[in-house]
Amino acid sequence: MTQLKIAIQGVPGSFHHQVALRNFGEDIEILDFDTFPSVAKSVVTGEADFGIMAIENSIAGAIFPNYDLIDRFELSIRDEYYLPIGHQFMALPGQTIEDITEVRSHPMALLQCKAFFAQHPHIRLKEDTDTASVARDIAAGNLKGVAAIASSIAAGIYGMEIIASDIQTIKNNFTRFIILQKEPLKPSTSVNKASTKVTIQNQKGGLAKLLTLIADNEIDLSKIQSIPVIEKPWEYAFFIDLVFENYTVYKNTIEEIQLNFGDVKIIGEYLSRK
Ligand SMILES: O=C(O)C(=O)C[C@]1(C(=O)O)C=C[C@@H](O)C=C1
Repeated sequence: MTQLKIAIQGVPGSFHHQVALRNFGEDIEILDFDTFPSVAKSVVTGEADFGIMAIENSIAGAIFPNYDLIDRFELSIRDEYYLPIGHQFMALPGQTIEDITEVRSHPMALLQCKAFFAQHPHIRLKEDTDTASVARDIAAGNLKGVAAIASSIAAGIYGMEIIASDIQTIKNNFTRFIILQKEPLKPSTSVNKASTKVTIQNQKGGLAKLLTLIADNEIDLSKIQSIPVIEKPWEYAFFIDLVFENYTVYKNTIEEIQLNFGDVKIIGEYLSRK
C-alpha cells in the first residue's frame, strides 16, 4: 500500500510532526513546510493527502490567519487532535541560563512562555519558523548563547540540553490541531461536532439572536471567532464550532440559521476529541 502523504509545518520534533505520527501512525510520508500557506497549498494541489494545522492554544489563543487560510483554500476539516504541549528551554550542552542572550522559537511557543521570559529580561526573544528547527540549527551551527523552546523529543533528536523544563505559563497547556483535506466530507450521522462559517447580515441584536437559537436547540457552542470580511471593511464573519448530540437537530439548526441570519458554510463535520 502506498504511504499517506501528510503535510505539516515544521521539521521532525516539532509539535505538528508529533501530531502527524500520533494521528496517522509511523507509516506515513511527511511533507514538511516552513509556513501554513504552503501546507494549505500542498493539500489543494493534491501533493499531500492531508494537512495538519494548529488552530488554537489554551494559553495563547487562536491562530487567526489559519481560519482565513482554511476558508480561502476551500479546505475541509476531517478531524481534530488535542496535543498536550510542554515547552523545554534548551541550548548546547554545558550552557547555563546566564550564558543565554537570545531565545528563538515559533511565535505561538514564545507567547505561551511569556511569564517565564518576564523573569529573565536579559534574554531577547526572536520569532522563527518552528520550535524544532531552531534546536536543529543551534546544534548544526554550534551556536553558543542562543536557546530554543521546543519539545523534549526535539531535544533528544538534536542533542540539546534542557536548561529549564515546562516553562509554559500554565503547566496544563494544549494546542488544538485540525486535520485538513481537499474534498468536501461525505455526510455522516456518526459525527457530533461541526466547524462552520456564518456570515450574518448586519442587524440589531443579530448575533445575540443567533446564539440564543443555538442554545435553545441545546447545541453547545464550543468556539466562536470573528474574522473580518476583507472585501467589506468593518464587517465580520464568525467561525462557529458546534457540538451536538443529535445530527438531525443540528442540521435543522443550520437550516434555521440560513433562513434567518445569513450564509452558512460547513467547513467540517467530525467527532469531537476533547
Ligand atoms: O513549532 C512547532 O513545533 C509547531 O508545531 C507549531 C506550533 C503552533 O503553530 O502553535 C504548534 C504547537 C505549539 O502551540 C507551538 C507551536
